[in-house]
Amino acid sequence: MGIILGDHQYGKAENRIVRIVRDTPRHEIRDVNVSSCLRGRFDEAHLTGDQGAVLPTDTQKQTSYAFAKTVGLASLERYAYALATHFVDDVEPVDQARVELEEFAWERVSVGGEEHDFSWVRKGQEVRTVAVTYDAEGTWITGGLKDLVVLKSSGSEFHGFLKDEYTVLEPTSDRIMATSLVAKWRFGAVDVATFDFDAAYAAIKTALVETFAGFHSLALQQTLYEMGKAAIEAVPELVEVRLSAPNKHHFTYDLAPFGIENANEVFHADDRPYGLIQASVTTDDAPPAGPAWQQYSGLV
Ligand SMILES: O=c1[nH]c(=O)c2[nH]c(=O)[nH]c2[nH]1
Repeated sequence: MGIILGDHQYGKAENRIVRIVRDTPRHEIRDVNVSSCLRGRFDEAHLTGDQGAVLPTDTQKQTSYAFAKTVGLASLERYAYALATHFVDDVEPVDQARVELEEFAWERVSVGGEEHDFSWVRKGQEVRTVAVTYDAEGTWITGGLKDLVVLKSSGSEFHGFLKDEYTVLEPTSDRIMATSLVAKWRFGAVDVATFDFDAAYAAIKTALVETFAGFHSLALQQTLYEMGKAAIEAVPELVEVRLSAPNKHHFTYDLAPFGIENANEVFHADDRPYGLIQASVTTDDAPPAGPAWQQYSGLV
């Protein structure tokens, strides 16, 4: 029996970088969690302990902070692309680099109806995600969001499902639907230098949320398909959307023992277990995903 080294990758995970742009009295903030990872000719580091090809993870960290100043974080995707191309093009043993980001959004404080120049409140909603993978073959850019908690108190049904001897679930034509959405999307050919990724993000989020609200659902599965389809229709540069949605069950609480009617007004919000529904939607001419979904930090 022979034993061989398998896939390997390494980098610095979770550099917490806050970039302030303070060229004018009105500052701008970008608050991110950056992970970089290198893939390439690092066999010797594992097999013999020779670290001659290994650019330290500490160097990757220093580069992430340096690029936050020199490249800036005005565009998350362009920052990630600059880092990834630097590692591949300038560091000899590196064949492929992946840079992953989470963004924590801030909202300006309002003082007497006026937006403050340099104070913010953390936005409580979703975390935006970005991943750029680069090698000699090309560039793969994915975006996403997670922890987007949405709930609708009507417009959701679930019935007509398959039954066997263990099925006790009652069909319903009016239930709460709630989830903490994780969405990831893959861009096709876009010009990294000029494409407006922030506008695309806003349009995709709007499409997802408006479809969740507006689409009369017969199942979370159907809602996910409609949401993915709406996102691609809103931003035609997308070639794939992947959605993961825990079905945050809300059970009508039984008030009958107290002689009180409960017409879908009082619910028990259950914690676990939860149905976990996942679906992807692609265009029929989507190019191969390549390494686009090959994760590093597990956060993106
Ligand atoms: O939207 C749903 N999809 C399911 O597959 C399912 N299964 C279940 O018990 N409730 C639900 N709801």
